[in-house]
Amino acid sequence: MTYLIELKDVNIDIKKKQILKEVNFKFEKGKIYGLLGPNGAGKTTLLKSILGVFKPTSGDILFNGHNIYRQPSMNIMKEIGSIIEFPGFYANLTLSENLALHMSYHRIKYRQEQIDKLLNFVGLSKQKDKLFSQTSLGMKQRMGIARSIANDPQLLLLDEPTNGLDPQGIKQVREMLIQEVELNDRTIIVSSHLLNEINLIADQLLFMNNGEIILTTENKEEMNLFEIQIVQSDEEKLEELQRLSGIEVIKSTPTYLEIITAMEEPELLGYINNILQIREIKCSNISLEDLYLYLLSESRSEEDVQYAIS
Ligand SMILES: Nc1ncnc2c1ncn2[C@@H]1O[C@H](COP(=O)(O)OP(=O)(O)OP(=O)(O)O)[C@@H](O)[C@H]1O
Repeated sequence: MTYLIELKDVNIDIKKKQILKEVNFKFEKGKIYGLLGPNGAGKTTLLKSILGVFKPTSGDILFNGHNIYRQPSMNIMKEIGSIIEFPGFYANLTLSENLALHMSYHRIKYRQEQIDKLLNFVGLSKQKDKLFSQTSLGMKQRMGIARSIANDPQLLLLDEPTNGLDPQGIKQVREMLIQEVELNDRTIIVSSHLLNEINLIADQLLFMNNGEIILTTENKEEMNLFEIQIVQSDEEKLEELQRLSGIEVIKSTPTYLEIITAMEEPELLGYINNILQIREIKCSNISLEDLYLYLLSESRSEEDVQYAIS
């Protein structure tokens, strides 16, 4: 299977500081991915690395199988629309003129009808002749979305696109993004601090902290947390366990494991009984929100959420 985007062992250092650490992930076409994490987790840096702004210090980023830094191509960049940091527009041009300028600048052939259609899609038809400087924050965000899809890209990278919007605006953006995937088969990677908001649209969630993806999950409601006492194990076996899909090892010592999964106990045991000898297993439900807080909790040392044997 060719993935739209593949991140392979991506590390990014900026000014001698490690900002992204060993990031590995494959993004499929036609899905919405939610990137979650606190301030400074590395979400924007991850989006910028896919956009071609931050070259990995080591590792590779592939777009449709092409390495975007080793085989750079304008054609790849044309396939990516983005809102990263505040979208810049010309204050003294109207919304319609701003989009026309964007199209010309990117050598996109267009007719006024297309601009009208874009403005209509983001709910700005009535404001099309307003100067950009005279629009509200919500309107500016919508203009960002209009511009990001103007060149009909395969991939949208959106950094907190609902920042500053009221609840109605947030709902509208949500609906627009779902429509973009359903009607135009785009892939969207959207970052946010807000689990509940992103949970409403994302097919898959990526939790980040300290430059690492600490958990990925498709399940959008409750997960099972397994606390497992094991007969003394070794690093190799635990690595094998971590490679199983649908299982996240969130804590491990040679005799104890914590695993998060959507699987029920018999299914999980079917996988891990082949690898480890279990003494005792306990299961409890955990909401994604509690899991997120648990992983980010300052009371837990970073080593606790590392995947290696301590
Ligand atoms: N150009 C840069 N120069 C130096 N440090 C940077 C630069 N860009 C990002 N960083 C640092 O990288 C880390 C990750 O920042 P990033 O913006 O990716 O986090 P984030 O998860 O998007 O945070 P937020 O939710 O606050 O937007 C932070 O510690 C930040 O200070």
